[in-house]
Amino acid sequence: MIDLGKLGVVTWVEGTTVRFRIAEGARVERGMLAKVEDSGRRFIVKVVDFRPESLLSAAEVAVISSKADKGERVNLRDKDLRLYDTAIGVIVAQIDPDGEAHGPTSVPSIFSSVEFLDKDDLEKLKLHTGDIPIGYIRFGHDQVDMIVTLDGQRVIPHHILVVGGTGAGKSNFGRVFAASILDTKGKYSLVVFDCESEYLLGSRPGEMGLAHLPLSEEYLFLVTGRVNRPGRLRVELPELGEVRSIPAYPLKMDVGRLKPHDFTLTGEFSGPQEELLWLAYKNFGEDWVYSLLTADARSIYARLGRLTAVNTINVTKRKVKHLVGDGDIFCRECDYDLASAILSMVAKGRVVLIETPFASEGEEKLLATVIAERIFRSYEEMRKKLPDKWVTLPPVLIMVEEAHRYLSAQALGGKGEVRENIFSIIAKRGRKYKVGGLYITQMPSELMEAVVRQALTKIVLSLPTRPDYSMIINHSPYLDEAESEIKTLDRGEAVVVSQPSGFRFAVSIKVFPYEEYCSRLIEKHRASQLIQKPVAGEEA
Ligand SMILES: Nc1ncnc2c1ncn2[C@@H]1O[C@H](COP(=O)(O)OP(=O)(O)OP(=O)(O)O)[C@@H](O)[C@H]1O
Repeated sequence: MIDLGKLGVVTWVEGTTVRFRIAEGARVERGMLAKVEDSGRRFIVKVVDFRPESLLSAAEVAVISSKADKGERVNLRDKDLRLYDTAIGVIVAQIDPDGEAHGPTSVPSIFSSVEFLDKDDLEKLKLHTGDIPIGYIRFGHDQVDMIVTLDGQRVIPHHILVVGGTGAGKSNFGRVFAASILDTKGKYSLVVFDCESEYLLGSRPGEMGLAHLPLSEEYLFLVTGRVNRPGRLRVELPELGEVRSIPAYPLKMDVGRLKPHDFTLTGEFSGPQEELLWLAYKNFGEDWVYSLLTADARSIYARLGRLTAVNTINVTKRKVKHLVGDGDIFCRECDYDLASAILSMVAKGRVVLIETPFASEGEEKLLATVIAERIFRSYEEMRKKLPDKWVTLPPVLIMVEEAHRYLSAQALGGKGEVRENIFSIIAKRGRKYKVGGLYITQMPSELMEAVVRQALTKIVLSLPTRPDYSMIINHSPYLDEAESEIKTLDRGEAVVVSQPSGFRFAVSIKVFPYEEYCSRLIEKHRASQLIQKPVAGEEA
């Protein structure tokens, strides 16, 4: 928690950089916020680094360090005048006497006093006024009792990028974010592809998932191999002594419902291969995928009027087989219209959780493409043809884990022909239609620069490697000074930039640990139920 008191004295100001001498005994942490008061103006300063100030000669340093090494007592004359610590900070905001916070337009005088930031000042920065809570403000490694939120309406269409090394807390963030969206009760939609099956119940015994939230009975839509027909899945939660009944749909999609663009938008096919897909679709009717897969290349060649090279047919068959898999998900004559079912739930503001623990890489890619394409196209058409109806649709965010698999230069065709896929299209054009991407990756250096730039909200968890953090720093505002902090983040700690949420600087946060956050939401729900239910004996 914040101690009230003095942190130091300003010794230098240049541009928006402030250097201050750290007061004796004061604890200053990288990433913490402090305030400098000067002539009625209040400057908010974010500490980004440290530098010792030494007026000792080289000979004095040699003598003193040698003594210290031998464990001898070191008595330094006028120590506080000749050797002290300074902190380097960036002025991130200025609060006028009327209490309004804005970007800095002036600087504090030298020798102004630097002090702890109290809760009142923190509130003026309006980091807590959005509707999607994600964590607490953090000073160094200490969390402060003040929540940080994103503004969903503006953040979602402008995409979110979540980056972090192995074990940095990406999945925990994903669950927290999904829980916050669920808690908006239909204001926004989110589509999650969960290849590890860790969102519904957590990944280990003792963890919690979305099923633990009572609102999951109404606002979660589960697509899963755990059910055989559309209905509800009964989930027992012994740790809560409760049972949930969650809307569920089988993880099945009739292959006859697929169209050539479902394949081409995976970005896997060359121009001639795309032409073949369309030709097959026109000639073979609803059974076109099955015909492509089962007929031999020579007979397809003949049936398609010898318009496509046999080699192209063979390669295309192989790629289609890779994407469609062995029929577990993309089944023949099973009549499941998964994409339509999901679209109708997205239009109602649901969190759609698609569990794919046993899907192959190809099946996962095709499934994600079909669903993202259907949502994007439907939102786009709605905006163009029925704008009054489009206005009522909830903004939707499509979560893509391992985003570098879809959005790297390599995935988009390498140095040759650019092959757009549905996610690169959403990254470029989704904003207009309220369709955003939530891109999660541990390898941001692989992403296309444009994708990093266009994601206006970034959650930067611990990222140890230089190419990765450089990519983020180079393409985001406010992160120029954040390198040292990003390198020293612990798990669950993050630096957040979000212009759409009104943040004017890189905010240091501690993401809620999911289990703690989930328990809080459960308590909140129980309390709201108690208020709604009349007490026994009272008139309804
Ligand atoms: N905000 C947090 N507070 C406390 N613990 C956390 C937080 N975030 C993550 N952890 C813990 O850190 C560990 C790794 O978290 P998580 O699985 O979310 O990381 P990840 O980045 O998704 O890892 P991977 O790259 O292996 O998928 C987990 O044990 C989790 O409980």
